[in-house]
Amino acid sequence: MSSLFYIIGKSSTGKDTIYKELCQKKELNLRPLVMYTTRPIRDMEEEGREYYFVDDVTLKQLEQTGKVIEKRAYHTIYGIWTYFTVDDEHLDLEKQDYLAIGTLESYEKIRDYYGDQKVVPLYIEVEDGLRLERALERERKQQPPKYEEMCRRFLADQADYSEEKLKGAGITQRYSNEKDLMSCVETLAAVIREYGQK
Ligand SMILES: Nc1ncnc2c1ncn2[C@@H]1O[C@H](COP(=O)(O)OP(=O)(O)OP(=O)(O)O)[C@@H](O)[C@H]1O
Repeated sequence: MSSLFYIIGKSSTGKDTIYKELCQKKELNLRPLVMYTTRPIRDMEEEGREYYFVDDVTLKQLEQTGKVIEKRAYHTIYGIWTYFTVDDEHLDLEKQDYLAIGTLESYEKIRDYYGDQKVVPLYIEVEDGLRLERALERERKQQPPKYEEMCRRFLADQADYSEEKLKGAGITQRYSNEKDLMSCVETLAAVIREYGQK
């Protein structure tokens, strides 16, 4: 049975990094489910790799065609950034495993859309102090660094991923990315292989 493996976790827990590593493991045969966003592209990002970067007009057009499965808007200091998943026919969950990154809220919507037999949450966790250090280190490399937005996200995460919300979403399994990246990646790869044998 094929699955959609859905990576979630607070900001700077390593979701993007883990996603790229898992995609590179050819034997896992995971196809990326690329979400859409209206936020500006960051240095080092590529159109269609991390996200499809679109404007608000395109989002509205997609919504009018009924193709938006879930969307989430963030009120940032730069304006509203919307992240959303589109039923754009790249997705055939009968034949193929997929890997995606999203939020707890988008996970619940996608799980409700495709069913909990099909959607497997991979919740990544890093201790807050270490996570903030990693976020700051990453932000310093951006031109220009957006420290206010980084802080806003850090605080918003505490509410978005409260213990109550995790419980409500049925998240029971947690995967730590506090130590070396590859041990976390290997743990997740083992989980994915196990599902492939079901
Ligand atoms: N195991 C690890 N050890 C040290 N640094 C790590 C580890 N995993 C990821 N990082 C670093 O932490 C930073 C945050 O990682 P990444 O951008 O992948 O997080 P993210 O969860 O996708 O963040 P966001 O949700 O904010 O986009 C990056 O600079 C990345 O290189």
